[in-house]
This record gives sequence, structure tokens and C-alpha cells, in this order.
Amino acid sequence: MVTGAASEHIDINDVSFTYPRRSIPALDMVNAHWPRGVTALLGANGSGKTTLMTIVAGLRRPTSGEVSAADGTAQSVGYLPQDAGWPPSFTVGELLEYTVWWRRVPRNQRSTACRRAAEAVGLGHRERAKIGELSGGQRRRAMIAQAMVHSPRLLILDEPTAGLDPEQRVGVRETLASLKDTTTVIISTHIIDDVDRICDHVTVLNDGASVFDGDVAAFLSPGGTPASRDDGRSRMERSYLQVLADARASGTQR
Ligand SMILES: Nc1ncnc2c1ncn2[C@@H]1O[C@H](COP(=O)(O)OP(=O)(O)OP(=O)(O)O)[C@@H](O)[C@H]1O
Repeated sequence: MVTGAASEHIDINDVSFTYPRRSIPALDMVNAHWPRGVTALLGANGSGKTTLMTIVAGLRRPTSGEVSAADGTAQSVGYLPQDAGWPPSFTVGELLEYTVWWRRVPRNQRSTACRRAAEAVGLGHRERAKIGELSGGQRRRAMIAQAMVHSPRLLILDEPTAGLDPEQRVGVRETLASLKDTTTVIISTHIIDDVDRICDHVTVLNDGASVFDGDVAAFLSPGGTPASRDDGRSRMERSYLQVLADARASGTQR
């Protein structure tokens, strides 16, 4: 459960989680400190990103450890699950109106909030379109709008740019970058370019353990960038692979 703390950070302290009927923990003593701005949560399939996001979003309790957040942040969370579903007969506008209602946005701010969120994801002209009739990328953007329509202080997005075309991805990145000053945004992604463009902070999970947690500058020079610069990999990719190689060499994996 997320508890209050005086700092602006989200602090993840020794968080472990084991799914029922599983012997191996999905998260094993994870520590991270997420500042205001955009944090990328990286890691291979099955490394524990979704599990950690659901715990920070307050949807699961850790088996042990705790997550603490600045006062008020824990009550103001937006969450986009990886497989967000919604009744296909809802229109984009209805989805947003329903969300501001149950998120208790003051009545006189609701229509502005809905319009802003729809425009932020490039769906300002599609408010009357049914969710079920949107393309996959448009539907994803509608769900991002739904996660942020109440201006949460903590916005957690599980693979927000997956399935988007390059133009849409740029649009979503710009939207997230515009929230940097007011919101703690956590995104999980397999798209390293996303990290390079908008993230301030990086956390890498490997087999349920946190193997890197720091700002982008530190991520780009984890003990020296690998020697070869002609391997066709970007700086970010080299750093990511280096962090994983170091973790595996030092046995920080199961
Ligand atoms: N509902 C569940 N019940 C049991 N085990 C689960 C459940 N959900 C996830 N796991 C296991 O927990 C571990 C972490 O999974 P998680 O979905 O958090 O990883 P992830 O990093 O988000 O992966 P991906 O990049 O594929 O989305 C995996 O070993 C997975 O098999």
C-alpha cells in the first residue's frame, strides 16, 4: 500500500511480491526512488515491471516492503494497464466523462478536463467515436487520455507507446514531456528511443530485482560506456545491455 511521506519522490523500499501458487517471487527486494518528471521502467519480458506498477498504483499489496509517496500523491494516481479494456460501445467522450465523474473532478472543470485530455492525445476530433470502432493505436491513445484526464500527480503507464505508429508515438511523448513539471510519470517500455527522448530517470529490473536506479546521465555512463561504438547500437541500447550484463556477471539474478 502506498503510504504518505514528506518528499516529492515515490520511494520503493525493499518491495517483494510473490504471486499465489508461485514459488519464485516476481519482485525480490526492489528499491527505487522516482522523482517528479518521467521515469522509464525497463527490463526484459517477465522481469516484474507490470507487477511493480500495479503495486505502486495501489492495486496490489507487496508481500513485504513498502511504497511511500508525497502527501496527496497516493490519492491522485492515473494508471494505464497494458491490456486496458473498455466497453466498446462507449464513445471517447463518454469514457472521459465517466472517468472525471468517478475521479471526482469538480463538476465545473469536467468538460475542460475531457477536452484537454482528448486533444493532448490527438483525439480532439474523435470524441464522438465509439471505442470499439477506433484503430488499435487510437484506442491506446484514448486509454492514455482516460488515465490522465483528472490530472493525477502520479501517472503510471504500462507500455503507453506499444502499437503506436511513429507519428503517434512522438505525439504521446510530447504529451508526457509536457507533464514533467507537475507530475511523476512512470512508463514501462521496450522502446529505448522513448527513454532517450523524454525520460529523466531510469530503473532497470532484471528477474524481479532492481539492477539500476538513477538519472539518465548516470544510466548513460554506468562505469564507462562499452568500448565499441560501431556495433549499430544507440548509446541507450549499449547502456541498457551493459547494465544487464553487469547484473548477470555479479549474480544479481536468479
Ligand atoms: N497473475 C499472475 N500470476 C502468476 N504469475 C504471474 C502473474 N502475472 C505475472 N506473473 C509472473 O510474474 C513475473 C513478472 O511478470 P510481469 O508481468 O510483472 O513482468 P513484465 O516485466 O511486466 O513483463 P512484460 O515485459 O512481458 O510485460 C513473471 O514471471 C510472470 O510469469
